Amino acid sequence: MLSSVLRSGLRLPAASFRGSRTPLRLLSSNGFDPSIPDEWVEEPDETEGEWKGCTRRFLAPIKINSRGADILNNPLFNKGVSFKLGERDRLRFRGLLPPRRLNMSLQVQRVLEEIRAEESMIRKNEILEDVHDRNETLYHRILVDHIEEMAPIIYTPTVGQACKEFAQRFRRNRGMYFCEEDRGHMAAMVYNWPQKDVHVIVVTDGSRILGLGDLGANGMGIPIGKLSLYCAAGGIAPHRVMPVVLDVGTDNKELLNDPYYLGVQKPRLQGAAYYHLVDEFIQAIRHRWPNVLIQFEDFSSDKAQKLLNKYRDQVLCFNDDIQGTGATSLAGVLGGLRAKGEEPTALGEQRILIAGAGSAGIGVAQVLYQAMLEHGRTEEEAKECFFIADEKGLLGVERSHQLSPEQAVFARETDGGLSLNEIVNKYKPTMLLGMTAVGGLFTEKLIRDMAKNCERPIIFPLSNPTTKAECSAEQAFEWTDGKCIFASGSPFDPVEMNDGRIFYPTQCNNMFVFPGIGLGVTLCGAKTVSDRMLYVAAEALANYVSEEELAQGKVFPNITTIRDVSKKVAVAVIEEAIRTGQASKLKDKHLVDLDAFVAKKMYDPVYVPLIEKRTIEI
Ligand SMILES: NC(=O)C1=CN([C@@H]2O[C@H](COP(=O)(O)OP(=O)(O)OC[C@H]3O[C@@H](n4cnc5c(N)ncnc54)[C@H](O)[C@@H]3O)[C@@H](O)[C@H]2O)C=CC1
Ligand SMILES: CC(=O)C(=O)O
Ligand SMILES: [Mg+2]
Repeated sequence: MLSSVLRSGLRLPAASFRGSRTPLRLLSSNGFDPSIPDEWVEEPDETEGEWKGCTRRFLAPIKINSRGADILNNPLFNKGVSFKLGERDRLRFRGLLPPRRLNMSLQVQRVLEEIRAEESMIRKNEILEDVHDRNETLYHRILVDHIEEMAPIIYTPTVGQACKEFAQRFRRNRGMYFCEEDRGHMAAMVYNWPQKDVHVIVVTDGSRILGLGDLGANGMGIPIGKLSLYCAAGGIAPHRVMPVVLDVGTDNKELLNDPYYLGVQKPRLQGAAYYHLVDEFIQAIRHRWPNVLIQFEDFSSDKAQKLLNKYRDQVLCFNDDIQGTGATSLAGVLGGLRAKGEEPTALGEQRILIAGAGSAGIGVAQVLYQAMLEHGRTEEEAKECFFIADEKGLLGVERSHQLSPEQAVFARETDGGLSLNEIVNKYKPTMLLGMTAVGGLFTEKLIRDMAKNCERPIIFPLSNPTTKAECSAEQAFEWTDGKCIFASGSPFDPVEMNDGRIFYPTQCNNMFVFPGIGLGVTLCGAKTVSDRMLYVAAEALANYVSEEELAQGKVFPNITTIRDVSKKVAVAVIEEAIRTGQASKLKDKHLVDLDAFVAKKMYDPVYVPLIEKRTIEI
């Protein structure tokens, strides 16, 4: 139509073209001008043309089943005041929004201003989660473009407080809950979930939320936070993720007596009843979504390893605290060796003191141990490198009957029961890794002694949230006179020493691997997550760190690069799946340029035109 008008030589007013600043006047017969100035509704749209130097590709419309106000109430489709007038008409909610349209960058700006005006981290979290509940595209755009600022708000440390106050702050549903009452119904219940194509589930039973212990159903904050990172950092689309709490009760007395607590107020299920419930959940999930990835998160150690052992070869799953933390820590340790000018093979010559023998501590030990075997060490040589201690001291063989099989592997023949200080003084470890959830456990004496015995000790207090970190960045740098190689589970600011030197702590957190692992296995159609996949994920992460970063003591990349890191991790995982014949979904054309394939598949939060399905079908 437009082209035929142009061909006929008629000249349209400039205002009929998008972006023009001249209002198109439509005078009615009584002289009333019914039009509104063009610029009120036609803010230039940054989703077309350029966004931060990248040309947007053609955006195919999404056909949706709903119309009218339902769309405004659906956070997956809602664009708030960014809906264009034509779209408001087309989808039948014209008049339900204020007339002025803001483009996405103005919406982002407005939320940023609101967040930055707030002092309290939990209020910032609330503001962002309100956006999450209203408009997922905007929420994820903010995360993608401002991840360094936003990660501590939606993830550790603030997510810890968000979980503790989950019931008090509860606004609206997000995720699914399964409890004992649901036994026998789960296969039907999973069909209540409104999205038909779920790719990733993060599930917790709330028994060990970060280092905060049993938070019961309040633990839902963790799957929500992890899945936000899956979308923003791992490029999984938000309609493809599902947070889950298996509400098996709680042994937390405060919650059992809290009138506002929203979970089951009974002691935790134990024994067969517990495992049957988990099993029914897994079967129900896989009945509806046979290829879904299940990430076990924050299960107490007594259950975590057993569940992993039971399902790891049957189901596409992994345990983030055991395996994700293991892979991430391996990357950090390899980075630390590189920073010291040592080869990766030097891993097998280290003396590694791990404080904490739970899921994370043993998971890290297992992955480091496997890496040593990869580098040619024998099992005996590799085991000799480890000194693992819990609150009763160094794990020794005399306690084998009390230890899990996974812990028993690392029990020492001699010196069982030595304290951390005694181990440091006797064995002079080169690394001290903390996964105890005991804030401040690494004392000044312990760290000074580490530095006395080792020129550049690797010190990783990995417990979360910040209050549970075994030491702070400032303490570690000060007590080692800036010599240590430091990374922590929760973020710390750079440290300026009295002499003006500045040290940059980096974050050793499984967020650097789980989004990429999830992206990789779901894209290629893997049936299980293998140990080798975790190993190559660790390598990809370690290789991402540049020589310049290492020279500054940074053993992990800056979080601003996390999307690219996830892409590299995903590519490495897919290559491993191809090598072992697990990449069932990939076609030859995808193999030509795996990097480009993965990049193209990653969710990019932009507003996509919406059209009503029924309109098309008529
Ligand atoms: N940075 C990261 O990516 C990750 C960090 N973590 C953090 O690691 C911590 C531990 O997690 P899990 O292993 O799952 O918990 P867990 O409760 O299973 O393990 C804690 C371990 O610390 C030991 N412990 C307690 N007090 C101690 C003391 N005074 N001295 C030495 N050992 C002591 C316990 O006996 C237990 O073995 C949590 O704070 C968690 O947030 C966990 C996963 C990932
Ligand atoms: C980071 C994490 O998974 C944890 O602290 O449990
Ligand atoms: Mg965790």
